[in-house]
Amino acid sequence: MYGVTKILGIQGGYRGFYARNTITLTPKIVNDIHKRGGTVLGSSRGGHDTVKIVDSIQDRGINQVYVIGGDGTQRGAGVIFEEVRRRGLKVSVAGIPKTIDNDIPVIDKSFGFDTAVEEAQRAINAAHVEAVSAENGIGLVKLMGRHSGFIAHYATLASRDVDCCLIPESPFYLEGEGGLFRYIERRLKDNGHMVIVVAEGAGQKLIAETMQSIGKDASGNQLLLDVGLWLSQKINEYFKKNKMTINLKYIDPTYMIRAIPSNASDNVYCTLLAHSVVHGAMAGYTGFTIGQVNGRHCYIPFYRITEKQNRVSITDRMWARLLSSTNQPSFLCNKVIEEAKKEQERAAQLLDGSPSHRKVDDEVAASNLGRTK
Ligand SMILES: Nc1ncnc2c1ncn2[C@@H]1O[C@H](COP(=O)(O)OP(=O)(O)O)[C@@H](O)[C@H]1O
Ligand SMILES: O=P(O)(O)OC[C@H]1O[C@](O)(COP(=O)(O)O)[C@@H](O)[C@@H]1O
Repeated sequence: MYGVTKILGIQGGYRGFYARNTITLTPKIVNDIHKRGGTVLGSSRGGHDTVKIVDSIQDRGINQVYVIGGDGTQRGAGVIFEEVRRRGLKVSVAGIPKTIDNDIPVIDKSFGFDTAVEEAQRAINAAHVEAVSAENGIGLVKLMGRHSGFIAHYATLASRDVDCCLIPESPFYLEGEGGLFRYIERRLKDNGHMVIVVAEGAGQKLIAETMQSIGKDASGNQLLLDVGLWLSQKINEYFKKNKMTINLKYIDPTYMIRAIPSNASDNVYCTLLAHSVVHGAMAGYTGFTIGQVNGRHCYIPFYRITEKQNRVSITDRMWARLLSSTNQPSFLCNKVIEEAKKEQERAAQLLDGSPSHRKVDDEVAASNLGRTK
């Protein structure tokens, strides 16, 4: 369509610009990549040497750079764009959001998220089978998402077999009235079994009370303490101390979910993103991330994408729907709800520069919060 004669694939993430070989991408090479999990180019963390990257872009005569990845990758693309602009180079820099976490703001969802939610059903179903097959069975599933709880949230809503969903955005506590242990006791007495889904970023403050931080990854992201193992141990200890028999099965499908090929919905979404981002670069746009916003494909300036992360809003209808579907306690006091609402209003004003038009559905959220206390 555009008569492009050469497309380079940069291998091994950002450091691939200067430290690894590149491969020439041809229709034959990319023909079936949508049927394979992972990445044909390989990825890496860290290694973002902006000067070396832009030197490489300049030396190779590259005039369009398409950067595929999560929120960190988009931040890295933004830095490259600034350096290209500083040097006055005629190079278009465009980002394509790809992460199972759905933690990229502004866009409706990220490519990979639908696939992760769909694959998580298999783990939750397995947890449910194990839970119903034993006396006071508890199936515990840990899902990815880093500091956002969207995968756990939507996988719980999709499954309808989950009795408790714990996410980073909604703090919880274990002991005492309204705590997790009392809720587990009640569910086991009423139902004989239960399924708990925990996002990997949940409970980090609680765990840090008894466990040392394990530092950061090569990209500077805080490494998460293993909430799945910690929660399994805490639950077993509590019920042993209270002389109540339980059979807890812990399932950690995190990498199985991330490694599978994208599903049909994500394949179509990815194709549309690719078409839109190329049309944008060919039309002369630069410094943007392509994304679907309210169903329409938009060119979003990097600074909008990188100014914050997309997080689950616990005063939104979708979270209220989850609470009414699981019947779990909200683990929240009114002060936290009010703070969350204020944060949501501030975020809405930031996005559209005016007072928030979106009225938080207090009645639904509050009634569910109140009802489950
Ligand atoms: N603020 C930043 N400036 C430059 N490079 C960044 C920045 N944030 C992340 N990166 C780079 O982007 C790449 C991917 O970031 P990372 O957080 O590991 O993954 P993800 O894109 O999935 O969030 C890494 O090579 C990292 O060094
Ligand atoms: O952005 P992607 O590639 O979809 O993967 C995101 C997931 O990868 C992780 O960052 C873990 O990655 P690593 O274990 O490979 O460092 C999770 O915290 C996060 O949910």
